[in-house]
Amino acid sequence: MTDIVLASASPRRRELLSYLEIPFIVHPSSFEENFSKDEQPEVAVTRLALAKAKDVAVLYPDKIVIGCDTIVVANSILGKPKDTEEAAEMLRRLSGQTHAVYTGVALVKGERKHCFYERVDVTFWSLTEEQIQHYIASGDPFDKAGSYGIQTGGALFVKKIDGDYYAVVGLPISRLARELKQFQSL
Ligand SMILES: Cc1cn([C@H]2C[C@H](O)[C@@H](COP(=O)(O)OP(=O)(O)OP(=O)(O)O)O2)c(=O)[nH]c1=O
Repeated sequence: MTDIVLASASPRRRELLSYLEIPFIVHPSSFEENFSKDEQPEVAVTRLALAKAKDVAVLYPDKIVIGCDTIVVANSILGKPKDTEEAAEMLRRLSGQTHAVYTGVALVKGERKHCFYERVDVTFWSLTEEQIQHYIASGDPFDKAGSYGIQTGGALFVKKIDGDYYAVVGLPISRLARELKQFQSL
C-alpha cells in the first residue's frame, strides 16, 4: 500500500520521485494547461500544479497527490513548443541570454493542500542557427518547456545555472522531500 500518487506523465518526474525510496503510483492528470497573458510566473506554476493535483486527488481522497508544472520565462512564459518553428523561435530567444525556469509543486490530500515553487536562473551560450536546427531535428525539444532539456542535448547550451538543477528537469526533489515530510506530519 502506498499513500503517494504522482499526477504526472513525465518520466523524469517519476525517476526523480523514486529517489525518495518510498512507494508511489503514477496517475497522470488530464488537465489541459493554459496560460493567462499577464499572470506572474510563480502564480502560473503553482496554479497549474494545483489544478493537476486536484484533478487526480478526487480519485484518491485518502492519498497525497503530487502535481507539478514547469515553465520557462524569457520576457513571456514559454511552455512546450507546438511545432518546429515555435521550438526554433524559443531557442533563438534563449540564445546568449539568462532566463528563469519555474517549477511549481502541489501536494493535495482531500481538502488539504500545500504549494511551493522553485526558480532557477539559466544562462545560455549564444547558439548558431545550425546548432538550433540540429537540436530540433533530434526531437528532444517537443515534450519540454522552453524547447530544451538540460539533462539531454540542451546540456550543451548551458553556460551557467543558479538554483536547483532538478527544478529545471521538472521536480525539485530535495525540497519536495522536506515539504512532503512536513505535510505528512500535520
Ligand atoms: C527546461 C526543461 C524542462 N523539462 C521538462 C519538465 C516537464 O516535464 C516539461 C514541462 O511540461 P509540464 O507541463 O510541466 O509537464 P509534463 O507535461 O511533461 O508532465 P505532467 O504535466 O503530466 O506532469 O519540460 C525538462 O525535462 N528539462 C528541462 O531542461
